[in-house]
Amino acid sequence: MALTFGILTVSDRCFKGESKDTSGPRLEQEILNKFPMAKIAEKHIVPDEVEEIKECLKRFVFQSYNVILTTGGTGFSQRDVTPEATKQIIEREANGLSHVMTSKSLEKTQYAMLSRAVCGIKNTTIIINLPGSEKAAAECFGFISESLPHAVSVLTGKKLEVEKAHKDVQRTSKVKIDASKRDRHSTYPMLEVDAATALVLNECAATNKTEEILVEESLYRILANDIFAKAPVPPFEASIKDGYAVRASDGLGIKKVRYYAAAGDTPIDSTLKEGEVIRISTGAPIPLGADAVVQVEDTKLIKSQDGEELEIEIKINPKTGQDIRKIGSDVEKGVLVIKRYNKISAADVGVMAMLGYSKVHVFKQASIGILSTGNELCKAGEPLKPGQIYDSNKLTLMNLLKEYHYQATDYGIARDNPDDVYKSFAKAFEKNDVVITSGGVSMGEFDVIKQVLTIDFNAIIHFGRINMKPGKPTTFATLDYNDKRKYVFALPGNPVSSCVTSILFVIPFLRKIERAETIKYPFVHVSIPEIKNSDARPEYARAVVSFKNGILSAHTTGSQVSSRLNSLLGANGLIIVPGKNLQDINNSASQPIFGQTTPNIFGQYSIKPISQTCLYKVLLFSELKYV
Ligand SMILES: Nc1nc2c(c(=O)[nH]1)N[C@H]1C(S)=C(S)[C@@H](COP(=O)(O)OP(=O)(O)OC[C@H]3O[C@@H](n4cnc5c(N)ncnc54)[C@H](O)[C@@H]3O)O[C@H]1N2
Ligand code: MOO
Ligand SMILES: [Mg+2]
Repeated sequence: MALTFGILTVSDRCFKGESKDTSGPRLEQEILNKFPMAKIAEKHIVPDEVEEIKECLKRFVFQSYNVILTTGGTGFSQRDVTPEATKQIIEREANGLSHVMTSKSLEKTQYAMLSRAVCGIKNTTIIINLPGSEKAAAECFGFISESLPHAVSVLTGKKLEVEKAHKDVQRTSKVKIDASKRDRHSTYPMLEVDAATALVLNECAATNKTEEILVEESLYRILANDIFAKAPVPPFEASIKDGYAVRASDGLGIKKVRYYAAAGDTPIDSTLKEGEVIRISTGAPIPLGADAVVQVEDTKLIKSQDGEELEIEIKINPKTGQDIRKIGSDVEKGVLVIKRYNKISAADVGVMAMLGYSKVHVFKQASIGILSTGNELCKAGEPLKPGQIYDSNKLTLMNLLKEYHYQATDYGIARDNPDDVYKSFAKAFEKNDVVITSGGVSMGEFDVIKQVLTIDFNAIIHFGRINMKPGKPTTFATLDYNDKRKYVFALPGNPVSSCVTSILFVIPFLRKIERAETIKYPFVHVSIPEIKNSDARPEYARAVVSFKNGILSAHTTGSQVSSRLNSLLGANGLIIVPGKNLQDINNSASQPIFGQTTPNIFGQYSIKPISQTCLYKVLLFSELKYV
C-alpha cells in the first residue's frame, strides 16, 4: 500500500523566514527512505499558533492523508502549543506511539521526558507530533515508522493487508540457534570463481520484458526496439549560413533585399523573383525560388533605410545548392538509426529527441532489494553504542549498483536472529526479483542466512563457498516465492568481500537478466613486482591500473584485509594473485624476468634477481587511468 503523508512544520522562526526549515525536508527524506512508494502529498509551515496549526491539520485530514507528521512545538516553552492544537483535532488518542517515541528517546537523552508529543486519530488519518529538532524528529519517526502500514490498513479497513501484516509480524523461523550443534566445517563445496560465475549466469533467465519510459529518463537503459527515422532530418531545406537566399542563376551584382527569414519562421509561400535576395539566418527554411545561400561575408551593403537593408551586392558567384542543407541529408526518412540492445548514451537520447521520439521501449531491469544483517550495525548518522559499527555495506552496494545503472530498494538491517532474517527476506521477496544481503554467511552460530533460506524458504543453495580472497563464503541461492522465481546473493559481511563479489557475480547477473547478454570485464596483463599471497585462495587485490608512456602498470591499494573498505578507494582493477601453493610452484619453475649474472662463492654463475617481476592478469572493472 502506498501511504500518503502530510508534513507540518510548526515554528515561528521558520514561518517568518528567520531560520531554514530542515526538519520538514529531513522527514520527507526519511519517509521516502523507509517507504519508497509513499507520496508526500503536502508540506506546510505554520507559526506556533493553536488556530493556525488546527486549520492546517483539518485541511490535511479533509484530504484523507494517511499520516500527518508535525514537527516542532512539543516542548515546555510558552509558545509550544502543537500538542494542544492536535488534541483539539483528534477523536481518539494513540498513546502507544508517543510512548514508544519517549521511551526509545530516553535511551539517548534524559530530556526526552520533557516531550509532550501527542499522537491520535481523526477519521482515517493518524496525526503524529514529532520534536522540532531535525535529528530528534528523524529518530522518533524511525522508532514508530515500522508500525504505520499496518496501522493505516486497520484504520482504512483493508482486510487483506491487515491479515498480511499480522502474518508478517507473527512470522517465526523454523531455524533454531544451537551453538553446540553447528557444523564445525562448511558443508558447501568450494567452487572456483569461473565455475561460480558460469553457474550464476546459467541460472539466470533473461526476462525479456520491456517497458515504455520517457526518452529523457532512458540514459543507460537497454533499448528494446530498433529506432527508425519517422521523418527526414532536416524536415525542410535549411540554410547552413547567415546570409542571403539567392537564385544562383542571378549571379553577381546588386540585388534588392526583400524580407527577412529567421530560424523558426514559417516558410514564405511567395516565390523569389529575379534580382531579389532574402536575408536568411542559419537553420531557417529556404524560401521558394531560392537555390543557394550566400554568406554575409561575401556581400556588401549598398543601401539601407531605418535600420533595414534595401540593397546588397553579391561579390562571389553563387553555385546552385551552395550552403543549403537538403531534406533528409542528416537522416533519411525510414532508415534504422539506433539498434535494439544498444545501451542508451547521451547522444542516443539526443538523436531520439531529434527524431521526435518522446517515449522509448527499454528492457525491464530486475527489481532489487538489499539488506544488511548484523547485531553490531548502526545506521549512519545515529550515535554508535559500544560494540557497534556503522553499516557501510548497504550504502556501498546500493551505490555500486548505481554506478552500473541499477537501482535497489533498501530493506534495512536484519538482526542476527532467524526470525528477523526470515521477516526481512519475506518482505524483500514480496516486491523484488533479486535480493542481496551482506553478512551472516560464514561459520558463526549467528550466521543463519543459509539456514533460513533453505529451511524457511526451501531455497536451493547453488554455492556457499568460493575459492577466492576476499569473498570465500559468498552464497547464491534461488527459490520460488508466491510462484515467482527469486534470486539471492548472500554476500559475506566483510565490506571489501561484499563489494568485490558484487562486481564479479551480481553485476554480470543483473546485466544478463536485463539484456540477455552479460558484461564481460576486460582483462589486461601487467608486469609488476611480485605480490606475496599468504593465503591458499587466489587473491583479487584491489589495484590502480594505469597507462603511462605506452606501458601498462598497476599497484595495489595498500593492505588488502577484507575489512579495509578504503582499499577500494581509487581502485579500477583487481590483480589476480595466485594462491600461495600455486605461487610456490610457479616460483620454483619460473625465471625472473630481469636479472644479472654474478659469480657465486663457488665461482659458478647463478641468476641474482634485481627485482622479481611477474606477469599478472588484471580484471578491469572501471576505466583505465591515463597518466
Ligand atoms: N570459522 C570461520 N570464520 C570465518 C570464516 C571461515 O571460513 N571460518 N570466513 C571468514 C571470511 S573469509 C569472511 S569474508 C567472513 C564473512 O562473514 P559473514 O558473512 O558471516 O559476515 P559477518 O560475520 O556477519 O560479518 C563479518 C565482518 O563484517 C562486518 N560487517 C558485517 N556487515 C557489515 C556492514 N553492513 N557494514 C560494515 N561492516 C559489516 C562485521 O562487523 C564483521 O566484522 O567470515 C570470516 N569468518
Ligand atoms: O573471504 Mo573473506 O571475504 O577473506 O574476508
Ligand atoms: Mg559471520
